[in-house]
Amino acid sequence: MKVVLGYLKPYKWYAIFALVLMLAELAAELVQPLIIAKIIDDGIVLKDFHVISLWGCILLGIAFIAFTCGIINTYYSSHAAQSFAFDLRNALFSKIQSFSMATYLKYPTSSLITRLTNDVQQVQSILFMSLRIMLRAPLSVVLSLMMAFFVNAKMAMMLMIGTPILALFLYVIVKKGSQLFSEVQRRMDKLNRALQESLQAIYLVKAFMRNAYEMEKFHRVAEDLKVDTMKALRTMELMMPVMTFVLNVSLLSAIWYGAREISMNQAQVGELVAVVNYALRITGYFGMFAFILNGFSRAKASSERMAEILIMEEGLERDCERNGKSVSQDENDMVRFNGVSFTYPNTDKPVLQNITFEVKKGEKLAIMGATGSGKSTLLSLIPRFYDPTEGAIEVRGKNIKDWPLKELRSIIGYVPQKSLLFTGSIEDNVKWGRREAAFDEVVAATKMAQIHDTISAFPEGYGTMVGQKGVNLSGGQKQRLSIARALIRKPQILILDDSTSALDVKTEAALWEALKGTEATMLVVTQKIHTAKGADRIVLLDEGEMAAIGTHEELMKTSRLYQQIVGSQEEQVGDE
Ligand SMILES: Nc1ncnc2c1ncn2[C@@H]1O[C@H](COP(=O)(O)OP(=O)(O)OP(=O)(O)O)[C@@H](O)[C@H]1O
Repeated sequence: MKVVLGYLKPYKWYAIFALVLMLAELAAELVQPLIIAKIIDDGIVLKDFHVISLWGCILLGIAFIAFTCGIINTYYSSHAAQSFAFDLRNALFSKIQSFSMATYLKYPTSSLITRLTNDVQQVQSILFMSLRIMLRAPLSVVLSLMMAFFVNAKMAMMLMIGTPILALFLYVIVKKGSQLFSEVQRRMDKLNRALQESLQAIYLVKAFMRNAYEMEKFHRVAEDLKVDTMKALRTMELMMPVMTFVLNVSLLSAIWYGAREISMNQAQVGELVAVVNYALRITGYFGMFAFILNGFSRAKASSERMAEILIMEEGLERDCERNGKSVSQDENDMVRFNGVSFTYPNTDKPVLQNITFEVKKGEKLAIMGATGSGKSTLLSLIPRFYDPTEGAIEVRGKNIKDWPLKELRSIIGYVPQKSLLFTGSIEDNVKWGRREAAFDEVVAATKMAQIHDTISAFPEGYGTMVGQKGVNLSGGQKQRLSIARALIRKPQILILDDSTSALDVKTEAALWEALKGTEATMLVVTQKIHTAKGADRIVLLDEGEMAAIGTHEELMKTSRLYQQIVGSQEEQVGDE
């Protein structure tokens, strides 16, 4: 909780002011029974109307003060709690952005979303409650007890008989509650994951008529969440009856004792009324206390989940920026792999083994191989999504580990295998590659990516909204838009991970022709022989190893695997 509460620091004065107001409100409330006792003993019993009206007016004034303090307190408490949650959410988001891919893979997306939304919400609401009522409850209990002692110490003693049992009971229950609520938050992660997957795959669900299956899956996770939440709440709700019982026994003891004292003329009726009044307040506040402890257990569990993210080492992303040295310009070897092997974190089987090749400046290198042979993995090592387990990669003659990460990534245009668009206009999506690009540059990039004519044909042209709930572009259109997004960066190294798979032959040919106009060095994963033929050289991967490298003609002579691939694709063309 300490890590998370650190984010309250900038708002500490708001919080302190809210607490002071709360204390004033509390003090005003606590003197009220004293005044009522005075009205009874000196006014009603002695039939002094002047005392009744004077103290009645004072009582009214104090009630007004309590009311005003309460309202101002709400204003400051909500300001502190909302600003705290705003900063916390931003800090979590920024931390997640700084994760290396290896760290990112450890956490399911749904769990990160729950932490940023529901977990923040839990802590924020308990903070608001703390500033508004939480501290008020224990303070009220203590102060009410003190006031009761002040009125009549012996009667007040009787109120305290159950205190040790209650304290022990509350300690145990909060500890248990926090564990149970951690489980509830994990269930919430699972519910979010099920929801996210099902909604993302809505076409599949409909096509396969799996609605009932998905419903059942969702029902199961929702049921687990319900059961665990009930378990946690039931444990916490045990608090109320136990507390009420202990407090009622204490109250009865005080009344019994007070009545005896009055009958022996050792106490006044007003004193008993005041003590009972304080005792009733204590009971009420204990009820509130139970409610707050419930929220506290929940917030504790959520804080721990958030702290886990906040204290995470930033790893790769931060390290390179720190170690980054200036880069020597060796213009000829744009990219070089030197004996590179790679194993994904949390797995033991190497995905790439001893890969060595270089790509000259301006060269277009095709990478081919069966599915799962490691093509995407090889490309992902160049922008340092991961670091090789063995060997080194150089860009422009310098180990990429010695490049400042930002500088390295700024010269790379990366088009992933799966095209992703963001919610916004087509123009926004292309400019996502370089925010400061002018509209002319957007058009130049889309022309080169062979998508300008398609965009112009849309009624709203570049202003057409795409993304989650916008126009749904075709697979090939999305791929070309993703390519335009990479091209607008004017990259020195262009990485295309099977990014033209959905294009027809004519459009693809036009794209390659246009790309000749860039000076970019290209690494292109492809499954198509006619794309590979257009490359200067081809790297052929086979189960993570480099099976061959050379031009199409060379591989046709030297590589049996390449001949087989060519043969199988020619057969397909023949069949068609
Ligand atoms: N994040 C990951 N964690 C563990 N293993 C992974 C991960 N991503 C990929 N792999 C494994 O690495 C191997 C190579 O995957 P990769 O995606 O690089 O192949 P590919 O040649 O690009 O395949 P495709 O042509 O189907 O896209 C596969 O066996 C895959 O299961």
